[in-house]
Amino acid sequence: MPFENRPDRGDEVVLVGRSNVGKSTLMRELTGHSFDTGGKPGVTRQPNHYDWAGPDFMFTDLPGFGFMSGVEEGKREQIKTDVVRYVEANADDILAGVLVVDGKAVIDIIDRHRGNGDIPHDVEMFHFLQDVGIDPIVAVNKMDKVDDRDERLDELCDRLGLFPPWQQYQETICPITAKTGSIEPLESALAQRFRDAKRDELLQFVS
Ligand SMILES: Nc1nc2c(ncn2[C@@H]2O[C@H](COP(=O)(O)OP(=O)(O)OP(=O)(O)O)[C@@H](O)[C@H]2O)c(=O)[nH]1
Ligand SMILES: [Mg+2]
Repeated sequence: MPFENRPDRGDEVVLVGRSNVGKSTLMRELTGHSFDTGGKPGVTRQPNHYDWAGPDFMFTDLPGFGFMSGVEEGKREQIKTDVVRYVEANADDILAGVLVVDGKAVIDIIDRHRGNGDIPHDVEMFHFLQDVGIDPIVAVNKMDKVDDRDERLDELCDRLGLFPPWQQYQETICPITAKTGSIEPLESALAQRFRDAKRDELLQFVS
């Protein structure tokens, strides 16, 4: 099992994404607890777990994958494999999978990889979450650096296979600025997921 020492919790929200997109910063804003963050990619090397709102729920901030200066290709691949395995192994307990992307850079990165004939990490992760039965939420972070907001978000939808305009997907596409704590769209999407999960639980109970 990759990433040993996972606390045994029933419900989990995981943050996944390329390195340096702001997962640990977002984790701080969600939990009120601070985690190591940094200007260099590759800061988080082991999951940060944080219990929240009761004994049976946690947030998990996973290590980032993709480019990291000074980290060799094999090691980067290993981190990504570990993240994928972690999500697969715990899919039943994962209430929400939050794919964090850098709103300013994501389109260029996706298009560059596509141009090389690769499947971009972000697109791959989005579909991977769906494949393991986790309806992804995309936290489009660093929106403070984005001028053409609607255009960028429409382009992102297009790259993820969602027909624009992005406003149709407010439970999925959440523009945020974690650094300043503007994460309301994500909090509201998560709250909706929790309500849905509770409803499903109750329905299971009565049926
Ligand atoms: N401009 C801006 N910068 C941000 C925002 N959120 C995070 N950052 C910065 O982005 C850098 C990376 O943040 P982290 O939270 O460490 O990113 P991470 O995704 O956890 O990175 P890894 O652990 O390496 O995968 C830091 O310098 C943050 O201050 C944001 O909303 N806007
Ligand atoms: Mg981190």
